[in-house]
Amino acid sequence: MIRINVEKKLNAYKGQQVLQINRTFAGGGITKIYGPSGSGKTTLLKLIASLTDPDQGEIIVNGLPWFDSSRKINLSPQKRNTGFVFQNYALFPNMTVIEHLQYATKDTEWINRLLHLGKLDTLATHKPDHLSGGQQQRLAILRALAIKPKVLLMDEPFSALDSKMKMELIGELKLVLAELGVTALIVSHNQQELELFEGEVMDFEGIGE
Ligand SMILES: Nc1ncnc2c1ncn2[C@@H]1O[C@H](COP(=O)(O)OP(=O)(O)OP(=O)(O)O)[C@@H](O)[C@H]1O
Repeated sequence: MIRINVEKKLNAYKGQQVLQINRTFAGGGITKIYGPSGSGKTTLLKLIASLTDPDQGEIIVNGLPWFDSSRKINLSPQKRNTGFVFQNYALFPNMTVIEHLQYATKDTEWINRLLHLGKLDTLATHKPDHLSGGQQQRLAILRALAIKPKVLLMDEPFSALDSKMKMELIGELKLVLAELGVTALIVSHNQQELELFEGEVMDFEGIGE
């Protein structure tokens, strides 16, 4: 379970605004997060992963404080060990597909399963600039799963995939998420895209643009 109750000042188009988030996400479940552009959805994921810090408040995950401004607790991204799928993929240009996964885990059986899941087995020795946008996006998803995270944060993870690939991938992904008992937060502009996932819906209001 993720309990988040934080405040963070953001520099929005209209000027400085305070993003307030007070929400509990069920453990081992999927939450689909929809909301307007610029409302702070990416920031919510980054706050959980410790890629940005709240100004104040607390983030408790499975009973453990990850962030608590009153007790000056702030676990590093490494200690939180979340899987993160970035909107722009954030792949390593000099690493091949398989090296991205080997960087995250030594478990070759798991790596092979992921390559198969993402239909990248035959592209294992390719670097990102030799992959299509959809293949890069699948690699970003596989890399996030490679560490077998307990918390998976996905920012528009299917935006570059055609509908057939999306359906197949989501089918496989659901099995893996259930197997790992992951608590997953998935941000998307497109509600239809996430219909195949059963889970709670969060209509993210955040800040206005
Ligand atoms: N570290 C930061 N410090 C201050 N302001 C920030 C920071 N990161 C983002 N912002 C601002 O916060 C607002 C929300 O950004 P964010 O990327 O979280 O929105 P979003 O809902 O994910 O948008 P989109 O759907 O367009 O990706 C934007 O106006 C952005 O400029």
